[in-house]
Amino acid sequence: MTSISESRAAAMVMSSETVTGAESRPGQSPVPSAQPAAAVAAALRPFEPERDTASPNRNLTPLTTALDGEGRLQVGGCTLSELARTYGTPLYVLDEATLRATCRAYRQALAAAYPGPSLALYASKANSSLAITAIVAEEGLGLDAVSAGELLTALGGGMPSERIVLHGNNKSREELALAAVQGVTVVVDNWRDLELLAELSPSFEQPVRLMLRFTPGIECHTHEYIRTGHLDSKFGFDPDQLETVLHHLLGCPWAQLTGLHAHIGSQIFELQPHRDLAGVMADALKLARDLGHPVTDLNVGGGLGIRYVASDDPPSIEAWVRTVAEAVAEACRQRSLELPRLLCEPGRSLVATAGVTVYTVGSRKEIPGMRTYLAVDGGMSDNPRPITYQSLYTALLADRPGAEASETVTVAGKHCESGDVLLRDIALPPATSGDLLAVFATGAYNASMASNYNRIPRPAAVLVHEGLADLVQRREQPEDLLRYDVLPARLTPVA
Ligand SMILES: Cc1ncc(COP(=O)(O)O)c(C=O)c1O
Ligand SMILES: N[C@@H](CCCC[NH3+])C(=O)O
Repeated sequence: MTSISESRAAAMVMSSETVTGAESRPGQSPVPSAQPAAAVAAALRPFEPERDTASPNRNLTPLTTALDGEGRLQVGGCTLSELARTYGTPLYVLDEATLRATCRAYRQALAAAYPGPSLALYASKANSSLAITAIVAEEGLGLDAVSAGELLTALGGGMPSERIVLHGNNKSREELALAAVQGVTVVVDNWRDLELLAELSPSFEQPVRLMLRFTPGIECHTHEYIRTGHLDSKFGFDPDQLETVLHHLLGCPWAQLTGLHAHIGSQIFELQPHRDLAGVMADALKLARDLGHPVTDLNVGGGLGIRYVASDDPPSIEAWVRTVAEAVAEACRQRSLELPRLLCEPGRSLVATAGVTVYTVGSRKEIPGMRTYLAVDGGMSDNPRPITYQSLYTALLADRPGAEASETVTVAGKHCESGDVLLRDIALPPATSGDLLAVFATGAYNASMASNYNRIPRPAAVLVHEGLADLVQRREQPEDLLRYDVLPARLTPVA
């Protein structure tokens, strides 16, 4: 867990910063335009020992995190408690500057480290929305979708179809038809994909672009639920089948094999597995080209980890990209292969740190000699990661980040589930009903994995930038949850 006493010290320094006001809109605070960046960075240092503006994934908080004139937490120039007042809680807050900075970090690192063409594709499973798509598209990235829903969101958000790939280990006929009609590249995961595509092929106006996904047989250290590169995985062709599939595709005139894909897992801090992957993929590339497939793309997946708690120390985007790029270039050189276009698919490292969730504290239960529970107005339905992967998070009181963190509390959600705990045994200032809690690094795999467990509506999401806040996802209402229920006439209560 983060040392809150350290963050408190930082907060105290930051609260003395002067905040000069530009115009404000309802629910927003003045833009802290005169806040000296160096002073803020210095003030944050104890909280974020290695604050890294070039690689947001190495920080706990969004790049624009600051304190307003009253010592309250601000992100994107907006005071979190003001946002909570305007939009309610739980509230997902997404910092545009941090998201754009990560997009640029990937692009710049690829351009600097890889001698051939390259493209980073945003793995939209991390957080799929029209607004995020629009930003990512504008920043020149592509996108990885895994369902018709993510694909439609990508297209609706303005992502050019030639920069989209469709993944999935059990794609439906409809999903494949949509991809083909839209000119999206299909990442073939298994024989069923090929059967369905062959059935659909008479309707294709031109050959559909395909990538072939295989399991590279590479293990990495991350939670077993988010490992995908090992042989016992549901994703992709077994490497032993690769040659057979490649032969098969030579007889499919409706298909144009453009690339190969592998992904080893998520929230990975090691670089060596990515280095090893390059060799395995270069072998596959050689095999494909030797068989006559003019494969141009090598897609190495995503997986770079982020800092959730102070003790996490992930590699920078630059280091990850350089490792991958150099390993691919070297593996190709050793095999005398012309350089492919290098694709990667970052999800978490692109969007997680940009996100903060704001909750309102409700009930408080003190069990003498045991534990104090603070319950918030969300929980496992808006952030299922702690209950699913025992993930750790960092939190501060939104309006009193500088107060003395004199209590150890466990932050629980409001669901009927004992395991619905968001943060266990964290140090916080004494908090009571009505206080606002900001949980950091929730931009990835929170909104996108949210559920309606206990029929709790999903939170709203706002995009913040330079003092402006835009609603990008409306809050679900309890009535919305009844929209798909059907009460058969024979069960309808008689009035
Ligand atoms: C195929 C594929 N690509 C990309 C990603 C994104 O991974 P991450 O969010 O760890 O960057 C995933 C998720 O693990 C994935 O399954
Ligand atoms: N959902 C996982 C990551 C899985 C990535 C998709 N293959 C998480 O929250 O960490």
